[in-house]
Amino acid sequence: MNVGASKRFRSPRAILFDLDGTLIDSAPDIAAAVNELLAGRDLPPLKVDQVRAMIGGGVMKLVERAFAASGSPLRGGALEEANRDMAPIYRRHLTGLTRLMPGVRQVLTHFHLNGTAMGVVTNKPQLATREILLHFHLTEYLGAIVGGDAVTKLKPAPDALLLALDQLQVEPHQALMVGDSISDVGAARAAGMLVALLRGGYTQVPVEELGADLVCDSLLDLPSAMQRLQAAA
Ligand SMILES: O=C(O)COP(=O)(O)O
Ligand SMILES: [Mg+2]
Repeated sequence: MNVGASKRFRSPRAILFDLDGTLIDSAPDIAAAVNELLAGRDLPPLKVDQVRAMIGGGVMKLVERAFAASGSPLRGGALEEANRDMAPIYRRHLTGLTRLMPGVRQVLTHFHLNGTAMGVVTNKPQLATREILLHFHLTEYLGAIVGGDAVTKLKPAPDALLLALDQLQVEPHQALMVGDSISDVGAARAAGMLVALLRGGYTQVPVEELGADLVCDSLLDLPSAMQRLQAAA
């Protein structure tokens, strides 16, 4: 990282968090929904580990990847129909098996107390996102919640990040994106934001190889890692 970027870590005015694989471990619920969708078409279930690797590109991508992995790839109208069928199924699997990632409440409280504005920016649909965040009592920390259907282009496009920053009234160069995948890095770069990635999320490519400004073992390490960068700047 260059010195300019280190200095910008000194006190980001806002932090935007990705959801799946960053704040929550939702793969078991998403796999349950995918398997219900596949079962409805007489297709065999996928393993949670397989489904975990399909998360991060939005629901349509997930459905496309799931049918391809089950040996019955879908395209065009058939894919759109399966995507439509997925919506009510997914709404029944939002929180039953989903857990917060380690340290979420502690770290959000830390940033809340030091006056950092926070938002969530995810490729998951808006209503599902809000319901999950309400379930875990996280909405009180968040000044912006932007789901994939709130904008025309999903991450790695910058649209959702810029909308969230607009709602928080913070400029991109004063803000940090925290995520788990290549979509988060691409979106942050396109928005002009710094980006930190967490290990242990949903990514096919090791996070060290994605060109983030900072890589942490978990969310719990983020505040101290940011302080170390500030000290070095
Ligand atoms: O792909 C999704 O639906 C959501 O994934 P994200 O929260 O990591 O953006
Ligand atoms: Mg993610």
